[in-house]
Amino acid sequence: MAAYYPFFARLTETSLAHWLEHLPADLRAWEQQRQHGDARKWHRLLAQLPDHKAAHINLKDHVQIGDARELEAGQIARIEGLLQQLMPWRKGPFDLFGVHIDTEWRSDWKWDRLASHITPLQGRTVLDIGCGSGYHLWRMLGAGADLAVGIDPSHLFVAQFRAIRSFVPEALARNIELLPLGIEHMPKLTAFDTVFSMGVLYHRRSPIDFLQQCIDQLRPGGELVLETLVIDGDVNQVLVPGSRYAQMPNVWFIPSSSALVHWLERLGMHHVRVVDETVTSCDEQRRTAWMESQSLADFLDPNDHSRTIEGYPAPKRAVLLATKPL
Ligand SMILES: Nc1ncnc2c1ncn2[C@@H]1O[C@H](C[S@+](CC[C@H]([NH3+])C(=O)[O-])CC(=O)[O-])[C@@H](O)[C@H]1O
Repeated sequence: MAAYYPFFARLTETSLAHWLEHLPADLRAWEQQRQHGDARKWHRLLAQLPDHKAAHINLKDHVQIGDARELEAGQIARIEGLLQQLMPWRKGPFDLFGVHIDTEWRSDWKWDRLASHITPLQGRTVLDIGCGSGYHLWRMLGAGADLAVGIDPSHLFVAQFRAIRSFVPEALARNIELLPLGIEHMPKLTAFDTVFSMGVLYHRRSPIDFLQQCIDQLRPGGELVLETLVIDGDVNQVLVPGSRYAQMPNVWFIPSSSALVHWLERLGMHHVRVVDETVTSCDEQRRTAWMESQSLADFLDPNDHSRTIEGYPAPKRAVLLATKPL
C-alpha cells in the first residue's frame, strides 16, 4: 500500500481527488486477496534491480528509458536477466539501457493508428482501462498528458510496469501509475479528460454495461478512445463465438464497427466515428524471445489466414472515438 502514497498525494493536485474516498480501501482489498503464486518472486526481483534513474528518456517516438552508455555492461546484463524472469512480455516494445524487450505485440503500431485522430493529450488527465504492462501509458505521457493512469488486474503486468518505472526520475514517475484494479472496481469518477479502452470489450460479458463504465470515468466533454475486435457487417451484426476464438477462451462479443457506433450513440455519446479498421497481421502479434509461447500464427487456419483455427473471421480491430456530451 505504501507504494501508492505518492500517487495519492499526486491525486490531490488533480480533478481526481475525490477518488481518494474509495481508492485506498480498494487497493487494500486487492492486497489482501492477491495471492498469485509468483507475487513474492516478482517482488524480490524488483528489489534486485539496480537503483539508477535514466538520464536519456524518449517517449515520443517509442519507449526508450536509458542509454547503454549510462551503465556498466555488467549492470545492463543483470537488468536483462532480471527482466527475463518477468516473462512473458506481451505489450511493448521497450528499450531499457539498450536492452530491447521485443514483446509479443507491436503495441506501437496500434498507437500509430490512433495518435493522429485523437484530441491532443497535452495537459490532459487520461485513464487506460486494461493497459497491460502500461506501454501506451508511456506513449500518452510522451504525447504531453499531465497524468496517465492505467488499471489492469494482472499481477504480472503490474510487476513489469514497476520494473520499468523504477528507472525513471521522480519528476516523471509521479505522472504515471498502474493500479491493480478491474473496471468493475472503479467508482463513477466523471473526471478524466480522455479514457482509453483498448483490447478489453471483447473480454467482457456485458459490453453495453462495460461501455457505460468507461463513459462514467469521463468528464462532460471528455473523449472515449475505444479499440476492439470487430467483424464485417451491418449495424445489427455481432459474433458471439463458441468456447474459443483464436484460441482465447474468454471472448464474448465481437460486433461490427457500425454496431459499435450504434451502441455508443444509444448510450448518449456524441460525434461517434470509426477512425481505423485493420486486420491484425502475424508481424504485429508474434512469438519472440520475450514471449516464447504460441502467438497469432498458431491461432489461424494454416491454409487460410483469413480464418481462425475455429473457422471464424481472423482478428480485425477497429478504433472508435466518441465525445461525452457537456
Ligand atoms: N475487468 C478488467 N478490467 C480491466 N482490465 C482487464 C479486465 N480483465 C482483463 N483486463 C486486462 O485487459 C487487457 C487486455 S489486452 C489489451 C492491452 C492493451 N490495452 C492493448 O491494447 O495493447 C488484450 C488481449 O490480450 O486480448 C489485459 O491486460 C487484461 O489483464
